[in-house]
Amino acid sequence: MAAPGALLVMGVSGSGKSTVGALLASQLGWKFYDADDYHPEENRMKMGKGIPLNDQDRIPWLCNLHDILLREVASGQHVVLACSALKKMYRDILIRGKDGVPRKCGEPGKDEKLAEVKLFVVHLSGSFEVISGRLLKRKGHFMPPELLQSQFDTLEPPSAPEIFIQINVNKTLSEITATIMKALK
Ligand SMILES: Nc1ncnc2c1ncn2[C@@H]1O[C@H](COP(=O)(O)OP(=O)(O)O)[C@@H](O)[C@H]1O
Ligand SMILES: O=C(O)[C@H](O)[C@@H](O)[C@H](O)[C@H](O)COP(=O)(O)O
Repeated sequence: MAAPGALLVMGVSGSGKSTVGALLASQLGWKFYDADDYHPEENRMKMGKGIPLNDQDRIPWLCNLHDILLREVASGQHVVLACSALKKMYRDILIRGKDGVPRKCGEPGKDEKLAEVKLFVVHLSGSFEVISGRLLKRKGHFMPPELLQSQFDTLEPPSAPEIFIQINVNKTLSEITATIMKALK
């Protein structure tokens, strides 16, 4: 396939988004964004206390990420974004902004002619057992493993007409990145 403007690596917490996303971006020579770095302090504190985020918490965060993607893609920059993007609606916001209207989320009415982001989705999927095992071993991260069940409950795996591939997290990192590189050709 022709290279998309942006490649989203999505999945529940601990599925490997940050690890795979960073590796892939360096292999492709694309810019890497980790959506975790863009959570407002309130969201981090909420998750840190073991409370799952809701739509209201996530929408402004996703809008900000949409604006970043649009700006990068409009300037010709290819981007890898690691982001949970658990629901179809969240991925739609990354592509089109909040109301499905191709404009800047924070500035209604401005830049209305901007195109939507062409997004290729990589879903890292795996069993609760494998992923919780990895989260329990991961150190120094604000996301508590207890929130994993709510992530699975919220997850809406991508489906047509979304442009996506799904890869099992049981594969090695090099198998995962090789599969993605092949899909991009
Ligand atoms: N394919 C893989 N095989 C083995 N370990 C992995 C794999 N992908 C990620 N990990 C490990 O699992 C943990 C969670 O990965 P991470 O990238 O932080 O996930 P996420 O960003 O989705 O929360 C990390 O300790 C990482 O090193
Ligand atoms: O939408 C959400 O609930 C959060 O984005 C969540 O899915 C994300 O996973 C956290 O930011 C923790 O970060 P890790 O995914 O790196 O564990």
